[in-house]
Amino acid sequence: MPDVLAVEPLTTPVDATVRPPGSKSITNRALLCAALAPGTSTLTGALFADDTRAMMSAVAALGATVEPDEQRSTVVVTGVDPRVAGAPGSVDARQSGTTSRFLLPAAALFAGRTVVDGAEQLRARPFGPVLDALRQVGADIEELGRPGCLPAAVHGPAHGGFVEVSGHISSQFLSGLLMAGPLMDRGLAVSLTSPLVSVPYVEMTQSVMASFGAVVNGLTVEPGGYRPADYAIEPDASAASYFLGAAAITGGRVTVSGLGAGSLQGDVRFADLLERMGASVTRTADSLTVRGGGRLQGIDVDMADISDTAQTLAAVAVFADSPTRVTGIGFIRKKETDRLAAVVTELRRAGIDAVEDADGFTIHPGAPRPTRFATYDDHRMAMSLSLIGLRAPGIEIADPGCVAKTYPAYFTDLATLT
Ligand SMILES: O=C(O)C1=C[C@@H](OP(=O)(O)O)[C@@H](O)[C@H](O)C1
Ligand SMILES: C=C(OP(=O)(O)O)C(=O)O
Repeated sequence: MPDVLAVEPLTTPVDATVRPPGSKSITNRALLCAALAPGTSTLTGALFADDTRAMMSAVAALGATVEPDEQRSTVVVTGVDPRVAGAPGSVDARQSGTTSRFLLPAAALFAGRTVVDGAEQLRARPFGPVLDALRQVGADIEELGRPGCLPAAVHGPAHGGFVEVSGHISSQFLSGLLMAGPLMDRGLAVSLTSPLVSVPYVEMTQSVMASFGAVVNGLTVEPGGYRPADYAIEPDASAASYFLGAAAITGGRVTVSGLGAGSLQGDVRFADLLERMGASVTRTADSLTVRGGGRLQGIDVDMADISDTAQTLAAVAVFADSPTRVTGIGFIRKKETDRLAAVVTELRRAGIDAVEDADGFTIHPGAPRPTRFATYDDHRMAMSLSLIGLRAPGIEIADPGCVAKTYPAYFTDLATLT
């Protein structure tokens, strides 16, 4: 990957059918549930990217056998029983929020000490709520770096029972606890101490757990473990948002195959926002199509449920004919970077009137000038800002390789749009 990538504007509206790689979120849940199920599970349609490789290595460290076949997007996992296996020792979650927040509770199932760490970027993100929750269910925790941060050592086994955790910083703490619940002697009953963000991801957690035989009712998990399963993973809906956004801003058509009406991913609702802006959307059992063409109007929207698509919406909003205001997403300041500051800084660099709010941003439409966008080692900065280059000349993306976190082939796939 070059240090800087120039995006060529499209000369005709996009007209394409795409199938993005597998969902990062579903892949990492399925890998963990399979790793905790006795027997062999086969995951098809899996994502191969830095975040899911982090999870594959992590569950291998837990003692599961992981046989990846990238050509076939398949992973065969043979699970481990934490009640008889030794503690993993150490886990490197790299830059992956899901791997780290899901692994801490899983590591707490093992008798012994596991150190969970990650890249500098991950060490800057919050972990306090899950560390405190694990103490409540019987694990010993050592915070080895800054308080509430990685690296942290977990000593299990955690026995479960009643646990309180906050919901307003990240839903991943709750998802991680729920997924460890079936292996805790007492199961788990979770109570939220603050409003939950990213709600659809918790529903996804409950669904994947149930597919691997766990009994979960709301935030209560029965003891009883997992069963192995053959599990098909949907394409990634957050990744799809870039292609759907491209249809909207070029007045063209994009169909995403494999993302149907029954999708487990909240981010499919990004299409609803494009519809509110004026695009037309067709939903079938197995696909999602967006057609642009008419005028695109700005919208006022709370994106707390689907915040991974907020930067995509910011890029689309540049080409609307009235301002777009996004609220409810103050928590995305603690993702790969401060995403509110980053997206506003970069749009302003291109001459767009963008304003940062405490819990969101406002984008006023405009004509972007030729700009080299900085990407803050945030895959979603790179992918979303590239959309601007499909319409405006002279757009360059610095450090395009950062897309490897969730979508290594993104720029190759973007180049296939006609
Ligand atoms: O559970 C998950 O798979 C995810 C939950 C979301 O995080 P938060 O709950 O921290 O918002 C999302 O941003 C992330 O990309 C994946
Ligand atoms: C926030 C993200 O990832 P994670 O929290 O899993 O690192 C993302 O993919 O946008």
